[in-house]
Amino acid sequence: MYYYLIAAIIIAIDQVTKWYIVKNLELGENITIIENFLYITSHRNKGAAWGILQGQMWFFYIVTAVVIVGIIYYIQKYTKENKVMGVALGLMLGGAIGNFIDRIFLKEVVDFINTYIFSYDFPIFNVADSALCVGVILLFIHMLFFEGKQEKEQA
Ligand SMILES: CCC[C@@H]1OC(=O)[C@@H](C)C[C@H](C)CCCCC(=O)CCC[C@@H](CC)/C=C/C=C(\COC)CC[C@@H](O)[C@@H](O)C[C@H](O)CNC1=O
Repeated sequence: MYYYLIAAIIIAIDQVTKWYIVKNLELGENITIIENFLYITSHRNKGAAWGILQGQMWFFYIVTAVVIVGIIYYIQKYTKENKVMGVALGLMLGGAIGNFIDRIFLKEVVDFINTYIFSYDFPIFNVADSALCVGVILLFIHMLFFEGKQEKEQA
């Protein structure tokens, strides 16, 4: 069950980075890492991705709780043989809990990774969001490729 260890590491990195940003940067303060590509900007988001549903904390608590329970159920049930699935779920679990902690204690999420992807000002995000996205992408790759392979083997 070391997938929970992956989640715990993500939560630790997420919370430490957020704590550092809150402690050392003014809101809106900007640090250039790579000109025109990567900045550290202290930002807060009371909503979800792209700032949707601002302030709807109860909705976020319920959805996040469902997401967390669902991931734990899948880890218990499906990751005996699927390592890729386990890593993906571990990443998503860590990300979901990381943002959950912010929403419970701060009533908003601390964001600081500000990238300009192909000069599009992508929404400012954090380590928890990155882990969630990597986990979601890994899960899709696993379902697309590995499921098909298993079916062929069983066929
Ligand atoms: C990553 C999910 C967002 C994360 O969901 C969570 O916490 C989960 C566990 C709980 C939510 C209440 C439920 C999911 C809502 C789904 C959603 O929103 C559509 C997602 C699309 C996604 C494809 C996977 C794109 C990516 C976006 C971004 C991430 O780019 C790396 C931009 C992040 C910035 O807007 C940043 O301000 C967000 C802020 O940090 C709060 N974060 C959240 O709400």
